[in-house]
Amino acid sequence: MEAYDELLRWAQDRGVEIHGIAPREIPGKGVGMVATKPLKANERLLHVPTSALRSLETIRPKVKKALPADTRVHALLAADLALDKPTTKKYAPWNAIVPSAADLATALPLAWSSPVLHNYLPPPARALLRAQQAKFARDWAAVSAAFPALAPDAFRHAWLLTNTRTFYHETARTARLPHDDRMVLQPVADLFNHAADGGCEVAFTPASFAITADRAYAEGEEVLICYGRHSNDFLLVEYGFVLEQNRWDEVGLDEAVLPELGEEEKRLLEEKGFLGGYVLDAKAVCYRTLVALRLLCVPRAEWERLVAEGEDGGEKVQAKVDRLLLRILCKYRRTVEGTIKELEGLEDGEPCQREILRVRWQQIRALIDQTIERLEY
Ligand SMILES: C[S@@+](CC[C@H](N)C(=O)[O-])C[C@H]1O[C@@H](n2cnc3c(N)ncnc32)[C@H](O)[C@@H]1O
Repeated sequence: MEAYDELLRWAQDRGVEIHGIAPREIPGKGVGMVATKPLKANERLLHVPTSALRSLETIRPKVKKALPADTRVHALLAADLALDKPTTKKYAPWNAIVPSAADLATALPLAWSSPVLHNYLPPPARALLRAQQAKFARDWAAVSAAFPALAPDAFRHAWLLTNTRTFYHETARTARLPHDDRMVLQPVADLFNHAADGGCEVAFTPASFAITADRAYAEGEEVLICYGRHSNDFLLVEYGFVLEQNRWDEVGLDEAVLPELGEEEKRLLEEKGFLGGYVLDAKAVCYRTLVALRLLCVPRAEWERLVAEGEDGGEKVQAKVDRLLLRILCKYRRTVEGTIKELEGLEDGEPCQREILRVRWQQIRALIDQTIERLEY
């Protein structure tokens, strides 16, 4: 962990304050932050002055000037990172500890060498990946036009580092940017891993960032923050991992529900703003799914009234909807089961990539099973 000691010294020289925590290897998560002494709730663990952030303000002028004015901050940060020459590396201690290009290419679907595996991502993850690919292609087009000698893999590495290690930060200047482009890199704060539940408080002002203990921690316990209320499909595409327990997890149901709808039903749902985006979580199916299924259970005029008045139609309609949902879920479960079987026989990609997909589909199956059990009860 010598490189990490060097990173902490370098950060402290730049005004970063670190109390009672230190980086340690965490099985299955790379490195994370661990309490080095018993910590009390509300104890300040990390304080990072804005001057120690890597942001729009720190991008070298020659990088900024070479790129079009509307280039996204994500692309600017990535270009600045990728063009950082070994001899002039201001950020050498940070560069020494971040995941390698090979590590990121293994973990993150965008960089998986076998596109066959992309077909095995659950549909919501596939949609997220398509959006990510479009952003990456746009950023790379701008950067490669300005810096033709830059290797695509070097840019992709820097782009993925930026994607997985930035924090939201709003200043007078970034407030003018689109919400998801108000990003900064925080060497040291980027060592905290993610928790779906709880996690330390992360607060910022234009002058600094602070991370504060949300509760007491025992010495040696990992200290986490929450990256956001993300489903496992989101975590997989954006960060390259899935959580075993994730209260924000959900299963996309478009693949199960849309084939049940005729063209006229789809048109009606589209007209009312309820076509697609159907999900199931650990507790229930979403309101959008119920609206779509009600259309298959009641006459059209009655359905229109229910939608207009935000009503559920009472117990009788609910019982019909439940029966229909049960049939749809049992059918979709067989599709999920088939996907898991196919994955088990597949040889494309790397074993760990096939494994994370298999685990993800098993989680989906478990959430579907929970609902089936509830509906059958
Ligand atoms: C901001 S970095 C956190 C530090 C990182 N673990 C490291 O070794 O540098 C985010 C990355 O950490 C890993 N990570 C974060 N939280 C995790 C978790 N709960 N389980 C597994 N991996 C996690 C993922 O690889 C993610 O892309």
